Order: sequence, then C-alpha cells, then structure tokens
Amino acid sequence: MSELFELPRERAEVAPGAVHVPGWLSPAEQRRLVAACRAWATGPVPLRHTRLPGGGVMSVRSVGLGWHWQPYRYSRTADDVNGAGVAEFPEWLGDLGRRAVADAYGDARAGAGYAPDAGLVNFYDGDARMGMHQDREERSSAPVVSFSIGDRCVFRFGNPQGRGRPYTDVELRSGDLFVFGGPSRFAYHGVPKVLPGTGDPATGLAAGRLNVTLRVTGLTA
Ligand SMILES: O=C(O)CCC(=O)C(=O)O
Ligand SMILES: [Fe+2]
Repeated sequence: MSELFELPRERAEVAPGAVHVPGWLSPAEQRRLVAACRAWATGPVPLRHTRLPGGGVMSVRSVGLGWHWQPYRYSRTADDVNGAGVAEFPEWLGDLGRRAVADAYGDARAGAGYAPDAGLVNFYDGDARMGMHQDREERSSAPVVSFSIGDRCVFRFGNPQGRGRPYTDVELRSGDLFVFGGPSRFAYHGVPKVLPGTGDPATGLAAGRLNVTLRVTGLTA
C-alpha cells in the first residue's frame, strides 16, 4: 500500500518512561550519523560480530564509542577484539542525546542533565536480529537513547521482570528516536526482525539497518 494511505506515526509512550518519537532525526542528521558510523566501523576497533561466552557470535555487528562493550562488561580497550582503545565519544553526539531526552520526555531539565559517555553502534544486515535482553552493564539509571537509520525493523519492548509478555512490538524506521528510562530503564527489549529493502539510500546507507544507542555508564577510569 502506498505511504499516502498510512496513518500518521505519532509519538507514543510504549511503557512508562519508554517513548517512541517517529522521524525525529532530520535527513541531514541521519546522513551525518551514517558518515560517522562508517568512520567508526573502520577502527581503532572494527565493527565486528561480538563473541558470546557460550561460543556463539551475535548476528549484529557492533562497535563502541567511549567505552567498549563485551558480554557482560564495559572496558576502555577492546580486549576481545584487537586490544585497541575505543574511539572517543564525541561531544556532538552527547548534544544530540540531550536534545533527544528533552524532546522525548518534554522535559528541558532532564535533557540538559543527560551526560552519556558510551555509544554502541549496531549494524544489522537482512538476517541479523537481537534477542531479548536488558541493558544492565551500566551503573546508572539514566535513560538509554536509541537512534535508528536505514531499514525498518520490529523493535520488541517489554518489561523489567522478564523476557516474556507483556511487550509491545514497535516498527522503528529511519530517523526514529526511542528513549527508555525511569521504570522502563531495565526493561527487556530486542529486535526480532529487520525488514530488508525498506531504507532510503539517500541516508548514505544503501542496505541494512543502523542503530546507535547512547548510555550513561556511571563508570570512571
Ligand atoms: O537495535 C536496536 O534497536 C536495539 C539495540 C540494543 O538493544 C542494544 O544495543 O542494546
Ligand atoms: Fe539493548
């Protein structure tokens, strides 16, 4: 069906403290993020499939900013990849995060006080997905900010008690913002499906889905 007949996509509070803001990133901001991710993907730590303790590898390819994430801790160096120090978390990305929190919650003060120090860049090709998990390696309950670019996906957002129901399936499209904090900060969430071929190459991403999450680690040193 043509986009013409689709309902407008509205800001929605999917769970308490979990807010979806469709089309939040401008086309220029999406292009800037894609270009930045392209550079981060090459190093100092390359975009790679994270190895899991059980021996498997994640289908998503990832790289960290500010801090390196590996199951299940943060470090400054990518000891499970090439030992290199992670790329710096840029100030402009923190600024984008502050605006995102302010807009998602309609709370300028919450936005101004948001100080993310870690970014996680995730790239999904057509077959990649992410199982239900909590973001819980952070020692802070500040919100997680998530930006999506490229192919659409089904984002499953649940509850802090466990992987199962209740959850809500949200379609995240290029430019969408999702912020989860407050009572939903430690809610389980995942990406059961990416919808290949639904992105717009004008973003600079010809195929696949890019997701960038910002976090406050609460860690020092
Ligand atoms: O790709 C997404 O939308 C979610 C990514 C995510 O949950 C994570 O990186 O922890
Ligand atoms: Fe997550």
